[in-house]
Amino acid sequence: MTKAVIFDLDGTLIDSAPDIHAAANRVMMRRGIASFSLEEARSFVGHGALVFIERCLAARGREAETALRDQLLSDFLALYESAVHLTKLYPGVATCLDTLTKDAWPLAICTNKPEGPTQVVLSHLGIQQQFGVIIGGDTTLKRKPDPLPLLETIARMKAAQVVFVGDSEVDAETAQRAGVPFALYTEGYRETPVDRLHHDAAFDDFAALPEIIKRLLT
Ligand SMILES: O=C(O)COP(=O)(O)O
Ligand SMILES: [Mg+2]
Repeated sequence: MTKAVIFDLDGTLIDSAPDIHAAANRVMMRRGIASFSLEEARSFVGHGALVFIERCLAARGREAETALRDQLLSDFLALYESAVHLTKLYPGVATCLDTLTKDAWPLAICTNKPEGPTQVVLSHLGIQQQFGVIIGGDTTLKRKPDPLPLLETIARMKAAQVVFVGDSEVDAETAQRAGVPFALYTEGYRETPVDRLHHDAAFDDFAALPEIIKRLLT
């Protein structure tokens, strides 16, 4: 019976908000829209690129402008694959992934980031080969918190039992709706207090994750 580990990406394995922020401000500036702070941009991440742009526009009171939204989205997506230079792995991630791989856990990614930029940033950080399956926000017909992308990840891994590791409200809901145990990384982009968010385990240091996975997958 195959047991596997599935990771969210933004705010879980990588701190990508600085790149998303910089790319967003470049496209906003071109259209004469006032720029965003890093904290604002980070708070808009989680539901994929379209919702990110919609949230930017809503923050400027321009959510009704759908043609502008479409232009901004297409400008943003054009920059997204090269937006990797400010992105870093969270502390302990590389060692943790090596440990899990050494322990023969199959690993996968289930993110709302589009698949193209996901592949590019994983390869830029040298960890792409660790993941047998990579599902992005545009890989299936739905995005998290719909359970479909997580269930598709599980199906492609042919896994009987998995743990999902994520940082956000979206991930907690996705895990719950898919009926999958959830490990919450508390140092990502979450806004809800930890005790108000569904989780089976919580951790703030990746050194703790291999033991948590063993416990949740017995
Ligand atoms: O790109 C996003 O909006 C969120 O990506 P995540 O699912 O990896 O957190
Ligand atoms: Mg995330």
